[in-house]
Amino acid sequence: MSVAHPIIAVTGSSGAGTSTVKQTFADIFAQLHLDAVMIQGDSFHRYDRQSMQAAVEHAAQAGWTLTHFGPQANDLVSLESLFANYAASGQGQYRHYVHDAAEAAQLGSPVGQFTSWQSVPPATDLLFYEGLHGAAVTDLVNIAQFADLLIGVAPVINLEWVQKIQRDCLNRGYSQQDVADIIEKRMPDYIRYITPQFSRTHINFQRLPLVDTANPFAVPAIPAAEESLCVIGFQTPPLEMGLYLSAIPSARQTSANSLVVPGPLMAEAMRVIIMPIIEKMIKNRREMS
Ligand SMILES: Nc1ncnc2c1ncn2[C@@H]1O[C@H](COP(=O)(O)OP(=O)(O)OP(=O)(O)O)[C@@H](O)[C@H]1O
Ligand SMILES: O=C(CO)[C@H](O)[C@H](O)COP(=O)(O)O
Repeated sequence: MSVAHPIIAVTGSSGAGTSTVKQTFADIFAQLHLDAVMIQGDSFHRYDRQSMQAAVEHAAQAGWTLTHFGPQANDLVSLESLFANYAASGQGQYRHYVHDAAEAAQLGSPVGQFTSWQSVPPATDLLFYEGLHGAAVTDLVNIAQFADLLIGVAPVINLEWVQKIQRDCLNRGYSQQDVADIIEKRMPDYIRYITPQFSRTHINFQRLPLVDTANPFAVPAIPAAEESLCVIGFQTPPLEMGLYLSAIPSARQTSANSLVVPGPLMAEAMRVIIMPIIEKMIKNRREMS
């Protein structure tokens, strides 16, 4: 944690919606005139797409399963170094991973490969991370300890799978069977490395569908915002609960530390809850400099 160089990490599984949530944060940063360095978690994969395929086959021959959810397929030491260096000095190294043709055109590297490493620009106000391991703790690393605000994005699992299936098939060129195989292979690492993070996050946003997703492999489209609710869970009951209930239309408290909002208001609820936290972060930062 760092008053001088704060870090916000949004963590979630593949398809959960962390890239989508990034836009809500970008809007908040723009409204507050903050210069944030945006870090994409997938850029800390250890292998590009082709090398990953070879590494997966190699692991299978040796009798174990390598997946993007586990530490063996990610350079979590470099991710921890980025967080540690940024917290200490506002500096660090980052890059991007190119998932599809649109990103290839934008970033200038081929699909399935990384861009070159680059330095965090000087004098940013904060670091924003979105990806798989923002609150990860393993035998070798403790990434969670460096984040000042940890947000979990964790739709109920059927919805998460629907989102992954639709996105991977429509945007990333995979077949439905490819995606089903990946989901199945990743399950042990999902339980071991992804879900424990949601007990370290300060606030979790859990979208749940109001339409039938019982067989996620047969759902033709991602349920719309209007067809969902969002449960917002706080690590500890927030003093501001009353304020949230009055500021977010139709918000309803469901326990001491959770409330539920209509799906279309998920981004608005994030803004209401998170903007004051960021404002306080920045005020503290400015007061110390
Ligand atoms: N709140 C939401 N309402 C409707 N659709 C959503 C919502 N959040 C995400 N989606 C959709 O789900 C799909 C996956 O979302 P997104 O790309 O943000 O996931 P991700 O967590 O960044 O995945 P990955 O880490 O694999 O890149 C996208 O098609 C996105 O449009
Ligand atoms: O887990 C993922 C995202 O969090 C992706 O599956 C991983 O990044 C590999 O991407 P691609 O299939 O586009 O090479």
